[in-house]
Amino acid sequence: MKRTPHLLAIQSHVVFGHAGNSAAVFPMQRVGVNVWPLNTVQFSNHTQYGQWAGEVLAPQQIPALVEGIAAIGELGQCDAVLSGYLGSAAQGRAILTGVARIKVANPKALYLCDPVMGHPEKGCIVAPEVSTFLLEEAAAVADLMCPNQLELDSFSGRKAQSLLDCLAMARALLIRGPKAVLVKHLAYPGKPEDSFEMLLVTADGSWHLRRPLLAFPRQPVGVGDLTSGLFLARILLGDSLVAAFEFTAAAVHEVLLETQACASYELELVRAQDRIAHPRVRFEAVPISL
Ligand SMILES: Nc1ncnc2c1ncn2[C@@H]1O[C@H](COP(=O)(O)OP(=O)(O)O)[C@@H](O)[C@H]1O
Ligand SMILES: Cc1ncc(COP(=O)(O)O)c(C=O)c1O
Ligand SMILES: [Mg+2]
Repeated sequence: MKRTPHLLAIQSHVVFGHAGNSAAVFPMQRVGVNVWPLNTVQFSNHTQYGQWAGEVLAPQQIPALVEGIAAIGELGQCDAVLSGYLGSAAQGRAILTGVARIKVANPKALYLCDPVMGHPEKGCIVAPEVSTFLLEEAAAVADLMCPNQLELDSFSGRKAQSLLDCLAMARALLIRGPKAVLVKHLAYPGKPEDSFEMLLVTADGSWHLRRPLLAFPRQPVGVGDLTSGLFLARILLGDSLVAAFEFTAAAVHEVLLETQACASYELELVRAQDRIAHPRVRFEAVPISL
């Protein structure tokens, strides 16, 4: 029987609704991965409500919890680490310490870094020191990175001018260390208004994917976290990078369709669970080059 992969997911937890681990853990489990959630913050709700209660985890707890798993002899089972929303740069450094420890226990373990940065217009609040940490430290260590356009622009220090420019920017990020860059959401002048676009860039090639843009009265949150979680989960389950990319786009689209049909602001993950596991839609990743 094929072994079930194990994945350490280090990101935020919200008590109500879905963002960070609260958006990614259940879908990753639903597609067949054993998830070890390590919550960097525990907030009442995601920050785009404009107010929240809760606390940031003390950074030293991250390597301490990883060491606790090592102490019971289970750390070698860890096939991958996922990191997302960070409460502080110190937490980011603690994650890198944890990743280094896991790579000793399992040299094949992958590290996917979703470089969640502030999005002031959307009310996503992240400390500025976190952005600097992601640019200068995390990119060098990550095997996979999943920025959105704003995050890709930040890495590049400028705004993308075209689709080919987005591709060049993702390639530049690839040179900083990751083996693959998944741009979860493209924005550039001239992008067709009715489409939601993504990009996958690896050493072997680049692929562009389009799915329909859905209308929401308020944009749902946690879509990025769902995207990076499912992408990593499918890679661990044996998909190629391109197959994982296509699966992720389809499964996320299914969740958004369910969310839209329910007129819900929070992602309808429970209702969409069968659609996550077996998406009915399919979007093709089309090779592109500069
Ligand atoms: N098919 C879609 N139609 C409409 N909106 C979408 C679709 N897919 C994702 N979104 C929205 O697009 C935005 C993507 O945000 P972005 O900042 O690029 O990534 P992240 O989710 O990581 O913050 C989110 O607000 C999400 O709700
Ligand atoms: C606590 C928390 N975690 C994670 C996120 C990231 O969510 P998204 O997947 O939309 O980037 C947010 C966004 O506001 C948040 O408030
Ligand atoms: Mg995000």
